[in-house]
Formats: sequence, C-alpha cells, structure tokens
Amino acid sequence: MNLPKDFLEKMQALLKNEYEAFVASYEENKLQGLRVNTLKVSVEDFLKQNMFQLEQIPWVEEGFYYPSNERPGKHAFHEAGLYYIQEPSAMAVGGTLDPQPGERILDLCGAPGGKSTHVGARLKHEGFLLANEIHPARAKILAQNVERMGIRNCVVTNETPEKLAQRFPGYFHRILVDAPCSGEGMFRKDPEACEEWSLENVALCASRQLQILEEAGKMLMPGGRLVYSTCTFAPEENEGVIDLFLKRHPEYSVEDAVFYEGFKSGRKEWVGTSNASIEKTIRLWPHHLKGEGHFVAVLTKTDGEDPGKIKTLTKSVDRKLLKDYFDFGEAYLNKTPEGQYILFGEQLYIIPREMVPLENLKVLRPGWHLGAIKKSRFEPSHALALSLTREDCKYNISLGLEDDRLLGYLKGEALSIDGNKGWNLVHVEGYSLGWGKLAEGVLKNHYPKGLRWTGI
Ligand SMILES: C[S@@+](CC[C@H](N)C(=O)[O-])C[C@H]1O[C@@H](n2cnc3c(N)ncnc32)[C@H](O)[C@@H]1O
Repeated sequence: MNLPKDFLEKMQALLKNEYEAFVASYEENKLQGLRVNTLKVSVEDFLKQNMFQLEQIPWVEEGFYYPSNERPGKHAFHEAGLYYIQEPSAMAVGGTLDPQPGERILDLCGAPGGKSTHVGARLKHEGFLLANEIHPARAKILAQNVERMGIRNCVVTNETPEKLAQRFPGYFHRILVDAPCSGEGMFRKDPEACEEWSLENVALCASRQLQILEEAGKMLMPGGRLVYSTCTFAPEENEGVIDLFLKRHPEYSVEDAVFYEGFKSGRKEWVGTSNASIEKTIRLWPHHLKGEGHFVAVLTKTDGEDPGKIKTLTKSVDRKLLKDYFDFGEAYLNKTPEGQYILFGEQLYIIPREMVPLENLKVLRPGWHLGAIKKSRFEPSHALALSLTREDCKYNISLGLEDDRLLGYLKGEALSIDGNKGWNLVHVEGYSLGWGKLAEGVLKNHYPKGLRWTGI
C-alpha cells in the first residue's frame, strides 16, 4: 500500500519498536465480518444454517469473520436482515455501549447503521433508539438498514448535533458518538481514506469531534454512559479529544471498560496529559488483533442537573381514521400491531414510547413504519414485512434457498403460486423477505423496486 509519508513518520515516532509490526500488518488482507441480527435469529440457529465458513470474533458474541472468497452481501439471508456486514473491530463499540432493553439511546453519527442496528438488536424492541445522521443521502441508507434489520423502536433523523441537543437535554441513558474522523484505521479497507488523508485534516477532524462531543454531552442524563469512538490512530482525535472534554467537564469521567485479548490502553503521554484515566480508553490495533484500527472511550456522567420530566408525545391518531389498517390486520395478521399511532401524510407509524415531539426536526422515520392508508385500502410497508414472522401472519409463502422462485421474487417478478388470495408474507427458509399479493394463482410482487436484484 502507498501510505502517506507524513502518516508513516508520525506513526514511527509514536510506535517506536512496534512500528515494524504495525507497517507489516498492511501487507495482510483486510478482515471481513458479519454480525448476526439477534432480533431475527439466534446465533445458534444461524450457525445451524451452515451458510458460510465462519470464525467467532472474540469480543462480540454475535460477530463472525468470514473468508474473502465468500459473498454474504449478495445472499437472500442478507435481504431478510439475518445479519449486518460490519468490520470486526467496529463491533466492539456496540458491546461497550451495552444498551439495555427499555433504555433511551442516541446514536448521534449513525450512518450507514452498523452500530445503530447493533444497538437496536440489543434493545429487543424495548425502549427508544434515536439514530441520527447529518448527511441526507447517508441518513436514507441508515433508515433502510434499520428497516432491513426489522427494528421497531427506532426513530431516524437527519439533524445537526446542536439541534438535537436543544430538543433532548439530559434525555438519554446512553449515547454513542462514532465520530467522523481521518480514517487512518481503515486505510487497508478503504484506500480512498488514505488518499484524502493529511495532517491538516487530522487537526480539522479533532476540532469537529470536540464540538460534536460537547453537544452529545448535553443530552446524557446524570449516571448515563457515553461512548466515543473513531476508526483512526491519531492521538489528537482520540485521547486528545477525551482529555480536552474532561478538562471542560468535571462532571464526566472515564469508566473502566472490558479489555478483551489484544485490546490495548489509550496513551496519555501521546497527548501530554497527566490524566491517568486516559489509560482506561481502548485502542484496537491491526498488529495486535484480527481487525482494523479503532479507538473507544467509555465516559460516565457522574453529576449534573436532572432535567426533570421531559414533555413526551401523548396523542395518537383517531382510530376511526385507521379503519383500513385494522381491516387489514383482521384479514391478514394474527395480531394487529398496537401502540401510539401517528400519520405522516398517508404513512402510518407506531412511535416508540416516551418519544418527545418531533416538530421542526428532519425526521426520516418517526418509528415503526406500518404502511400507507390509501383511498379505502391499507398497503403494508416493506418495513412491516421485515419486522414480522410467519407466526404473525395468516398467509405465508415459504421459499427454500434452492427454489428458483426465490431469485424471481428478489428480481421483482410475478410468481405462479397456489395459495390464499390477498396479502402473503414471503419467506426464505422461514425468514421474512417481503410482501406479495396473490390472486388467481399469480403473486403480484411487492418487493421494493429500489431493492430488487438486477443484472443477474
Ligand atoms: C464513522 S461514521 C459513522 C459510522 C456508523 N456509526 C456505523 O457504524 O455505521 C461518522 C458519521 O458522522 C457523520 N458526520 C459528519 N460530520 C458530522 C457532524 N458535524 N456532526 C455529526 N455527524 C457528522 C458522517 O456523515 C458519518 O456518517
């Protein structure tokens, strides 16, 4: 690899006798990982499928390495949201945040959604996840991944940290700041990050990270946990940001984190601080473990004002307006999803409990998307299909992995199938993939156009 000269000189000065091993790691192949989505399948049942040649990632029970000749991204199980393809070191972050079902969690820099979907799975549909992304196009991808993984209690926004901090003071139990960074830890995986790298950009990233962390800090409740992570080695963006933040905020301290084999301590001497707690932060190095470069700091807010009761959304849509939805539920579902309903235009959602009013925020998804109330009919959404199981639906069409009709379904073709007239949930090996509407032996395909497999 053609690594920037300034970068190499800097790493040599920092790493000293470790430098040779560090540089040699760039000659090795990047490592590929997938994380099983435990909202849909247990790790045990997933492994029974014997799909890929998998090897356990030591620091995350749902995480596995797969060999570079496998293509899990182009597989029906991927479309069914059974797993998320995620870089192995990045999986350490969700585990360190350790979200508990029922809590309110913010993922401030969320796209494309590796960590948000990890958090969503750990929440088991209980509590509230706010997944945010500042860039509009990336926020759309985040929303798609949240839906593919079948997460029900997630709101996706496209906001600045400042705007969210005004709306959610002291609101969250846990916050993740997976900050935009200079990406030094991803050079092996993403050569573009290598081309864009410069010392000036490292400095720019560090000042932006501190600003983002400032805003995040305002949204944590006293006693809460904030995890800050990057995928860079630069001390200015890692220990440096944490040290400056702690100096400004005595109400925060660094918490002890679990150090798995190969995890190394943050280096206080690299940023010239005497704060020994910096050594409780974690560095993941490609020459010490099987993964790319990452930094993780776990902070806790030991003090601070209790913001008191925050005004939450209480009103729900008049049920009379939802007649077509309830009729759909009666006809096709064994149990109609109930909750606090809201309508965004014709789109119907169930919002997570304890959600605050979202007026004047850019919201892509205010909760669990159920479908659209059209003129005298209800059309179920793809998100609903992916969050239901065959036990939830009256009419199901099960396709095996070897069934030719599976590819046809993913390509968006109509299928010849005998069965019950009306909305059918289509599955692969029992895992929901999408909707189809059956009439006279022909299944009209409702797999979303933008997701259809083309060119195969
Ligand atoms: C490292 S990526 C997040 C990866 C994501 N957490 C995941 O696991 O898939 C950082 C994100 O921060 C976003 N970002 C860039 N500038 C930002 C800012 N000023 N405030 C908040 N987020 C920003 C980027 O668009 C990017 O999507």
